[in-house]
Amino acid sequence: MAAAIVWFRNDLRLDDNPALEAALDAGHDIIPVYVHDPDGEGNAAAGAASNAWLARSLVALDASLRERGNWLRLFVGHAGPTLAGVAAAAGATSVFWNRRYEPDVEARDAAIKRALREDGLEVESFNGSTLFEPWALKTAAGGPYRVFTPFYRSAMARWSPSACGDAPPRIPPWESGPAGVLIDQLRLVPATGWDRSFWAHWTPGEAGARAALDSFVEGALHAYAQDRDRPDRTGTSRLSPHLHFGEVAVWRVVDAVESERGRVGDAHIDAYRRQLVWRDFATQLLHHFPHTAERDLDPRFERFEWTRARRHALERWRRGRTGVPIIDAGMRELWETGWMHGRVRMIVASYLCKHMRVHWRTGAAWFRETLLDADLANNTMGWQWVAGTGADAAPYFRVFNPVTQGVRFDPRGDYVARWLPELAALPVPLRHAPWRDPTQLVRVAPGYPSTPLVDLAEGRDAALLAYRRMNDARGIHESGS
Ligand SMILES: Cc1cc2nc3c(=O)[nH]c(=O)nc-3n(C[C@H](O)[C@H](O)[C@H](O)COP(=O)(O)OP(=O)(O)OC[C@H]3O[C@@H](n4cnc5c(N)ncnc54)[C@H](O)[C@@H]3O)c2cc1C
Repeated sequence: MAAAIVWFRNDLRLDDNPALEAALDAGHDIIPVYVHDPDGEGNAAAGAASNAWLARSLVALDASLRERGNWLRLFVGHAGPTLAGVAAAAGATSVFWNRRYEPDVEARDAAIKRALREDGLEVESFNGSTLFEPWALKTAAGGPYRVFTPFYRSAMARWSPSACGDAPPRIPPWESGPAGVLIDQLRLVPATGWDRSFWAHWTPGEAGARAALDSFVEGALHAYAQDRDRPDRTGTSRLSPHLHFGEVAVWRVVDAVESERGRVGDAHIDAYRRQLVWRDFATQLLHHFPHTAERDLDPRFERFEWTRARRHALERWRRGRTGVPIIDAGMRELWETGWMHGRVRMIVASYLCKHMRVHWRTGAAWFRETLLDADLANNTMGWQWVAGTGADAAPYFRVFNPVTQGVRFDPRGDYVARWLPELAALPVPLRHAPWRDPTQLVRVAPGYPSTPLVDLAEGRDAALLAYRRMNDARGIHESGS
């Protein structure tokens, strides 16, 4: 009997796990390993909130393995030498893993694969996380897509998600080799206890992911197309952290959703499938345009006059004290739960990049630190989309008005009242613009800012002026060269 290391990464599940399946199919005993290697993951390393999720997900994975007669070995250090060391000490002949596509991780993994093969090990990697790997869909010219709609069409033309496969009841263990360290030694949990309030809202791990999927399919899926933009309702799947950590395979999500097509109707199923394809699009973009994690995809914006974020102002945005209720509600939802509704992500990002004219990188960094689902590809695409600097982006001159957005997507102000209870006593028409009646605002919520951090009309005008100057500068530059 031979042993294989199955290196778990962002695929923290036993069902539908191609690397695990391949190792079992080859008849190996299994050494499940997780290596905490933030340095090796570069700009894709998890932020504080995601690390807190990761700790719980690893514990859940270990428990599932133990139910099947095995256990998870944890290590801290550089992944390559760690895996080589474990393989040598345990006498393993193979190492299997599922691929990640963040550029820094891809580079590290390619080097690890080469080195382990040079050591004489069999090394295989698989697709465990996307419907289409970043190189699977190409434009007619053979290049990557920069625009979503043709990418989506191409995905639909080749739509054939993988079949699902449950893990076997027993995963044969391999006893020898290092036992690894205890979960606390990974130091993943914030020392301040900031994450404590998250867990009333989330259950990390494969069972939690399954429960979230079941509840979505039974509930919100039935109105997804109309409710997905409504932060005042549970209108979306809330699967994003589970998908980011691979606690459920995306093709199992597709399977569960598609199986309801007859009952739920095409509009909802198709709208949901489209969002899952956006996820693949983001992965594809980052893979082919790796610089976009730091720099604008649209190079014109290298000349844009972003303002230097003042600490005080930035802190008011981060902590939900801008005086614009929909923004503050979103930022407080994020701080309390580690998640923010997608529509509200767009509104808070727009306010930062346009009204405050702060570079999207600053906002993306805060999201990376505070989102449980922080994902380099989705986060980068989301911020660049809103900022107007990215692929297929909302043009910069389209500036979201947070009051109009609030009234449209949170018509009774319930979302605002939930996250800003101090404003709940205001009548509905004032909940999205409390500064319109300062007397009432002071009486009801004396501690809430009496005016917006940046006046909406002035901020918009200044943003548009900066945009025009960027374009004019380009004109001068181009005619002068
Ligand atoms: C500024 C900004 C930053 C963002 N940062 C992240 C991030 O770090 N991690 C993240 O997972 N998503 C991010 N998103 C995308 C989106 O907001 C979330 O995926 C979504 O809100 C998660 O909620 P859900 O699971 O209920 O979504 P649902 O509506 O139920 O969608 C199902 C799944 O599809 C995927 N998806 C949905 N919308 C998008 C999208 N626009 N782009 C890519 N994938 C999508 C997600 O995996 C999601 O779980 C960001 C969006 C913006 C505007």
